[in-house]
Amino acid sequence: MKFLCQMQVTFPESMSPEEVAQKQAEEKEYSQALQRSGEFEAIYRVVGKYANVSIFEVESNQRLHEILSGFPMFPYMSIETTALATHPNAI
Ligand SMILES: O=C(O)C[C@H]1C=CC(=O)O1
Repeated sequence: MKFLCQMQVTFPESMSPEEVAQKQAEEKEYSQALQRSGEFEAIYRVVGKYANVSIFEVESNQRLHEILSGFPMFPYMSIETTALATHPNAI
């Protein structure tokens, strides 16, 4: 099952630069492990925003929820998820 996820990150102003840097390092490790596993197919930065557009290939809605809620930055992200199907005109 393929999904498009749009994630917007907002850290609280009370977080120190060191705490933000720590979260970003944890996020990178978690994210890259998923990309290596094949479940996280692509991630793009949205120009001009602390946001991304990502593509996941997972076995179930439950698995996608596990992945998303496992992101170290999950408490600071707003996520919109769209289920994708093959387009009949795709070549
Ligand atoms: O857009 C971000 O920086 C947050 C984030 C979510 C997954 C990932 O690798 O980074």
